[in-house]
Amino acid sequence: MGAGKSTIGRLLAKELRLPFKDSDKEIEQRTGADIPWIFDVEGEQGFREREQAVIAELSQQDGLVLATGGGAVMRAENRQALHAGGRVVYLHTSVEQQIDRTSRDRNRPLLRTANPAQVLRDLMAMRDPLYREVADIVIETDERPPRMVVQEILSRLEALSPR
Ligand SMILES: Nc1ncnc2c1ncn2[C@@H]1O[C@H](COP(=O)(O)OP(=O)(O)O)[C@@H](O)[C@H]1O
Ligand SMILES: O=C(O)C1=C[C@@H](OP(=O)(O)O)[C@@H](O)[C@H](O)C1
Ligand SMILES: [Mg+2]
Repeated sequence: MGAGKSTIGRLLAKELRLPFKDSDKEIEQRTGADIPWIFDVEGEQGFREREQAVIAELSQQDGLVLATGGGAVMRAENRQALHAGGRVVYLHTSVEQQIDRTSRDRNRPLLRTANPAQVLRDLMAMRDPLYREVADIVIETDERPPRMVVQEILSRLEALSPR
């Protein structure tokens, strides 16, 4: 959360002249409800089922940039679908930057707690090894504006040998 997946995914898609999809936005469009509302009504489990279905579908489509939510990596099915579907970029961000970048909006239900910094630290400890497992490329986003991150992704993608 706050790594810049939604922001950078959109910019990257523009550079690559490809369509952009964001699994959170896709879930919101399909349900007509926002993410916090889905968490309230269906619980995190319900949200995760919807997320898995969207990722399974979109990761099979050719020629698009897909941003997932930060928790998608927790399910092995999602990791497999993403790995099989294309190149995976992990936008690495320090917890300090995550705190800063997520402090302004309230649309992340997991951070609507008394101590969001502790939640982000705990999630990072659990998730970082999984992001690294699934990623073809790891990009550092701290102290780098989105446009610079996009340029680095483009050059790192070019340097990858074809699968
Ligand atoms: N590299 C960056 N440097 C500074 N701010 C950023 C960067 N990437 C994203 N942001 C800002 O952080 C906030 C969260 O970004 P977002 O794209 O929603 O992250 P994610 O989808 O990974 O949760 C947004 O306000 C965005 O403008
Ligand atoms: O990390 C997570 O578990 C989540 C991240 C969110 O997306 P972003 O990573 O785009 O903020 C969104 O999918 C949901 O609030 C859960
Ligand atoms: Mg996002």
